[in-house]
Amino acid sequence: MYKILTLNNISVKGLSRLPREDYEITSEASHPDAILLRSFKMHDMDIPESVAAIGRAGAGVNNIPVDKMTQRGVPVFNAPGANANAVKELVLAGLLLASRNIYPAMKFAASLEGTDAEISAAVESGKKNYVGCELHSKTFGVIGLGAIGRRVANAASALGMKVVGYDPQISVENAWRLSRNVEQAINLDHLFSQCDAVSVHVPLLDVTKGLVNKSRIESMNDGGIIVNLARGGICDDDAVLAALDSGKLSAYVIDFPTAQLIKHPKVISFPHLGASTEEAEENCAIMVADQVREFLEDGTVTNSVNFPEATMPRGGTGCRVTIANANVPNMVGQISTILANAGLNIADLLNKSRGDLAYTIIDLDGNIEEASLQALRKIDGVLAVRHLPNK
Ligand SMILES: NC(=O)c1ccc[n+]([C@@H]2O[C@H](COP(=O)([O-])OP(=O)(O)OC[C@H]3O[C@@H](n4cnc5c(N)ncnc54)[C@H](O)[C@@H]3O)[C@@H](O)[C@H]2O)c1
Ligand SMILES: O=C(O)CC[C@@H](O)C(=O)O
Repeated sequence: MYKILTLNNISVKGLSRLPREDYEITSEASHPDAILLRSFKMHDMDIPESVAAIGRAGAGVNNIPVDKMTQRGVPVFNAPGANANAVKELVLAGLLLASRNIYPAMKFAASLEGTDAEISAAVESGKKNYVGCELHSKTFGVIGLGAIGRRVANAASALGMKVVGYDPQISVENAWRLSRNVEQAINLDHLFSQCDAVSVHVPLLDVTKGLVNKSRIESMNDGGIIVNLARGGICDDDAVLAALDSGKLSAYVIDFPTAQLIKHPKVISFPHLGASTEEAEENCAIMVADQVREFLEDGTVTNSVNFPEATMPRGGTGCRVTIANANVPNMVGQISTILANAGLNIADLLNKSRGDLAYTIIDLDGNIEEASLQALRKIDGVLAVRHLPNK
């Protein structure tokens, strides 16, 4: 029986991919085999040694100590693209809310009192305070053209915006799927200097902290809009607030409100709602539950942020052993020597690496004894060894 610890609400459709006869799913397990979570901040958590995998039902993994897990030989999985359409739609909503003053206008309309004739008169005289501007023909910068950014760029282009994108590490797949109307900015300064609105879609990393800063905002067209549904910290909030006060910016759309931001009348705050659609929650949960299950049962690695992709059909007449280790010479040699000394024949072997980490899947003709597993664990540089009996 595998124990799965959940740290957030995970869609039932995802959890149903883990059959109850083999999986116990609980929010309180003390020795879980795997953890499933969304935005729970794991950095200060004492992660049990029993944990063999972590599944993030979403895109961003800044709430997970990925490096620490890599050093323990534990893969962290996420759900790339599974919530991208939901975020794209909220970005468009944010742009429209900002450009058409929809929220204050709605508050005004809701505040009206009197007869129908009086309300109608107040509407016609009050609406001049909420005149907006159209998105069509405005220049829109999209930073990060990954699963979300490229969808946002394409959708904005379809609305008639002139779209400028920046992503020096764009994947081939996202480049293929990007509208040919999206122009490429040479660098971030080049992007900001031509834009009426900018939306960020990059992960929160040391290099992306404060990416939207004072000088870049100052170079934008007057009355600009910043949209940040990526992560708090990517924009320098002090610089954004100063620009809202001066009129340089007209609105800041943010999915990560802070005490400072929510007080400002030109800040449009959402409660981390980007991925909160039934569809996105289900997509993420299904994707990550399948990936964690395949890893627990077969050692297969799909969509890990710290492990190489690794898939090998089951072979051999015995069990499967998986080994995560430092990516240094002679590891496979030492592993096969231990198996040979135990009289075990290797039926199939897959060895993949990613940066400093290597991962090996070995199918054996025969079953491995605990003593040999211990010998594998003692090899200098081995981080994790798992024994997966034949199904
Ligand atoms: N508000 C929400 O609910 C919500 C939901 C999903 C994702 N997110 C956030 O959005 C981020 C992006 O999600 P995604 O699914 O598009 O991820 P993704 O990995 O598909 O795309 C990220 C893109 O950013 C690019 N990038 C990285 N550093 C960059 C830099 N310095 N300059 C320009 N481009 C850079 C990458 O090359 C990649 O193409 C996530 O990391 C997460 O923080 C928020
Ligand atoms: O789980 C959520 O609701 C948010 C997920 C989002 O922040 C992500 O990075 O995918």
